[in-house]
Amino acid sequence: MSDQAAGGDALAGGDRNPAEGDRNPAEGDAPPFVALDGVWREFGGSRRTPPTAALAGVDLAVRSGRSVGIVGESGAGKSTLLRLLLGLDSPTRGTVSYRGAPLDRRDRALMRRYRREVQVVLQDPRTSLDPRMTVARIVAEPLRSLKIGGDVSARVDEVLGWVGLDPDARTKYPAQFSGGQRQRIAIARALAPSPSVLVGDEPVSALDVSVREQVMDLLRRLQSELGLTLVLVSHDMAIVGQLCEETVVLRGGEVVEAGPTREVLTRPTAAYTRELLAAVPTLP
Ligand SMILES: Nc1ncnc2c1ncn2[C@@H]1O[C@H](COP(=O)(O)OP(=O)(O)OP(=O)(O)O)[C@@H](O)[C@H]1O
Repeated sequence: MSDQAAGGDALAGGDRNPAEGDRNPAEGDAPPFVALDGVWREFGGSRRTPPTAALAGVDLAVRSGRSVGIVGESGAGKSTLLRLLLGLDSPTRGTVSYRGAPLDRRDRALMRRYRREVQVVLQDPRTSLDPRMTVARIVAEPLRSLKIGGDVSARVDEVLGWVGLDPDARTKYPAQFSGGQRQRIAIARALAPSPSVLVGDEPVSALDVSVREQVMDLLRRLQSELGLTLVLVSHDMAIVGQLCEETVVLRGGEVVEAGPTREVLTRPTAAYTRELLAAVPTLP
């Protein structure tokens, strides 16, 4: 992995400062991997109607090696934030920075580097994996699209091993696997180009509860063993609570609370966070 595990707080907006004790001195003063400063994303609007703000002044910093969960209900702005984090969209106001410099989407070389470093796992492997492609082709696809050379076949075997799939999976098709195994294939594909950051868009929400635990264990293990940075977007506080060191609560396009997960879970400052927590049957 190009980014080794380092500490530091995944500071986000809101009114809580992550505890200094969470800092790892190894992180030093390195800029966050990705940071949003006063980010707005507005849609539509005309002379008569104001635009809709999907994000309204969001500050967020994702530090290398950390795990950050972004939680919110439907319409909170999670998908909009995710598109910005993936470099698929630009803010209408404010800045997105990548390792301390503005992420300029017109800079093709920069965006190629960024896309190699940031890979995504989507919610539903039934739709995110092409049913006509073998597992080997699926997993190798980002290597091809990002023009990463080397021994592609060996790399496919290696990442399949990391997610607990045998090499004989290579010649099979997604339909020949269970839901959990398909999500493992999607994770292997995301790992193929050696990303620094794995972004999960509800990566376990579509899975059965028993399988969900196994895939969550896998994500946890990958994060610690590969030194990955994990950004998890979810409506489910319990999932974020189990996987992420830092939690950011989004509501109506604004960060209403942010800080170390254990503090957000045990001592929420925002009434909205308390409402979200009350809806979770058993907290981690
Ligand atoms: N392309 C768009 N055009 C107009 N409005 C949009 C667009 N994308 C998002 N919005 C609006 O921005 C707000 C936030 O949407 P977003 O999809 O980011 O929320 P979300 O938290 O991901 O919700 P969900 O969990 O339902 O996907 C919503 O009010 C939505 O209608």
